[in-house]
Amino acid sequence: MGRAGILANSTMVCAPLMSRSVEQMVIDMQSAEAQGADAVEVRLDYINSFQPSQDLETIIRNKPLPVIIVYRPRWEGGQYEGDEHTRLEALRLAHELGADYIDVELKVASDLVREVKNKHQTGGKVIVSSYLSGATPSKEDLSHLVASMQATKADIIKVVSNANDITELDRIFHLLSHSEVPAVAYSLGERGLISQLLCPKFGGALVYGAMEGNSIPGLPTLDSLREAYKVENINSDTKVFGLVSKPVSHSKGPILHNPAFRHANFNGIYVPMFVDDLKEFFEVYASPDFAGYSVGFPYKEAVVQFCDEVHPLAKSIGAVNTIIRKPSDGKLIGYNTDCEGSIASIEDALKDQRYINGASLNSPLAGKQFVVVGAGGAGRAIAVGAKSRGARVIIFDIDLAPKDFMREIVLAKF
Ligand SMILES: O=C1C[C@@](O)(C(=O)O)C[C@@H](O)[C@@H]1O
Repeated sequence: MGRAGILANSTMVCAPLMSRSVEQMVIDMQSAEAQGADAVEVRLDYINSFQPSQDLETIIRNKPLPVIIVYRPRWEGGQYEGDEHTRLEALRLAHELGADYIDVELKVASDLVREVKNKHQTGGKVIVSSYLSGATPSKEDLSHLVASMQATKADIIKVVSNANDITELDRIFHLLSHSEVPAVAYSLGERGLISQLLCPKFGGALVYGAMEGNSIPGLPTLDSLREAYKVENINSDTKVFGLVSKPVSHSKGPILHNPAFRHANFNGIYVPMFVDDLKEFFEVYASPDFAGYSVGFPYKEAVVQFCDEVHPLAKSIGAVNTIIRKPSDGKLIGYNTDCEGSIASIEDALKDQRYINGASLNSPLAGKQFVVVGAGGAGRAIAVGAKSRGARVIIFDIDLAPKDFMREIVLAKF
């Protein structure tokens, strides 16, 4: 269920609904509430044979939550193909009937916003939106766009882009934290995900979450926003931690680390970060807000050069999977936890074999033949750990160039 108690932020979690009939829309609004939405976005352009006066009346009468009415035309990425007059009339009517918000595209906004505000004092608000077909514009271009949106007298402005790179999202965070009116801004796609998850940190008015069984490409689910990330707890002081990887969506990290932060009463969030270029990434996200990272495939070795200091074990392995930003000076310190983490769990699983012929050995791995398949960042760490426990290590890989850490390790090519 939605939110209760003292809230850390004023961001609403909103479920976009693309139901095909008004009856289904009413059912979906109820489900969205049950799944933790604070508001629903009703996409009129998806409803078959939409009858404005009758259908809007039904939707607004049955809404269990604040409702945002959207009637998106083809020219802005929606489904509506009819004439503009009919479309705008439906939005006017929605406002008049008491919709909490109507969402109007920037290109047609100025007259409509003025008109509905002068005509009906319903308390309903107007969102002026702009869908950018490509990447996120520069900070300057975005601020011009924001200025033109604010000039329409919108109550809320909304900008959506398609990020080609995670570093673009920094401009979205800048927009959210500098806008003079409440703003919604995010980027779609896997590279855009953190713009949605971190929106409450930067003061965004809405974050969108897809309902169960209704997955929308590039949107987190309502369940993940509420259960894994608990976005209602995020505020401007929340420290951001992320998994730097490519791809990244496979990781169980968010469902492991976020509950652990909460358990320790730590104000942090752990998010997947789809990174294409390590150098640019570390240059752009250099503020103390970005407090640390896990590093996954394929960057565990390449990331070493971006650390200001590297722990001796990580150095000897040649791979870093954990980075902490030192609060005192912002320096990035690289560690390798794959080595001890994996070896300790293997030892734990073998612990009954610690006693061979009554003799106690330091590690159940001592003297064992230990086979590692793959000499990437994780493989290296495990090989070094097994060797340190006295195992006889053999590494198989398709591409084996002997490296320092491999001394005394048998190498074999597939
Ligand atoms: O190997 C793994 C798994 C991981 O890459 C992940 O996908 O969550 C995170 C890394 O820190 C860790 O070393």
